[in-house]
Amino acid sequence: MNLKKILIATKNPGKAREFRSFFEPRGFKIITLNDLENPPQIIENGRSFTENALIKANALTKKLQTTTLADDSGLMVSALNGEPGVFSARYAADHDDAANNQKLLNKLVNVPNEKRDAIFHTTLVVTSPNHQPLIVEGEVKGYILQQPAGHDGFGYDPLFYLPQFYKTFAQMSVAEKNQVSHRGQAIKRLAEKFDDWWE
Ligand SMILES: O=P(O)(O)OP(=O)(O)OP(=O)(O)OC[C@H]1O[C@@H](n2cnc3c(O)ncnc32)[C@H](O)[C@@H]1O
Ligand SMILES: [Mg+2]
Repeated sequence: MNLKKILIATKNPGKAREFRSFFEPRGFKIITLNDLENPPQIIENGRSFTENALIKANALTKKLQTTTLADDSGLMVSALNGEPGVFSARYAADHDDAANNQKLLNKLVNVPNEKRDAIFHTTLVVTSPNHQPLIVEGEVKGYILQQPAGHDGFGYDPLFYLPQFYKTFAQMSVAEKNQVSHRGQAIKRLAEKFDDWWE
């Protein structure tokens, strides 16, 4: 993590924005796979969020011999027995947010509001050439709306509603989302544990 620079094994600009919002005010610079000239090809074929996050972080640590942070996240809908889970990025079609959201709405078409509860999960993994991986998690409970609301955020944000805020994630600023989200909670845990792990 090179004191002031954090390399994140993600291609997702929405995630990068949330990491920047937390770390840049604390004096860190965020670099992602999109900033590398020859990023490694990473196949996320793990069976769990942790396996996938380890695959992503290890790919960069191996290639560049450097400390790397990876994020693997997903939505688990109770009425669908935890779907889409680790398949969240390719539920209907690979990284097609509109199609993935529409598939979710179609699957829940007859499910009443009170049974549309879901959990958003993030696992963060930090790897480095000479440490055991540091693994933290964050989760938040919400409800899947019957139609999208809001234009900020990414992925499933327009459908993920938090009753205590009367808003979806797509109706929150990045800072607001980080206060409550799965990723925000995981980042806070990481920040608490990082110094001890690094020693
Ligand atoms: O390069 P990486 O980091 O793997 O980026 P990704 O978009 O492929 O991310 P994941 O593998 O973790 O897959 C998670 C899926 O869930 C979506 N997702 C993750 N975090 C989200 C969040 O905070 N809000 C809404 N959707 C989210 C995301 O768009 C993906 O479709
Ligand atoms: Mg991915």
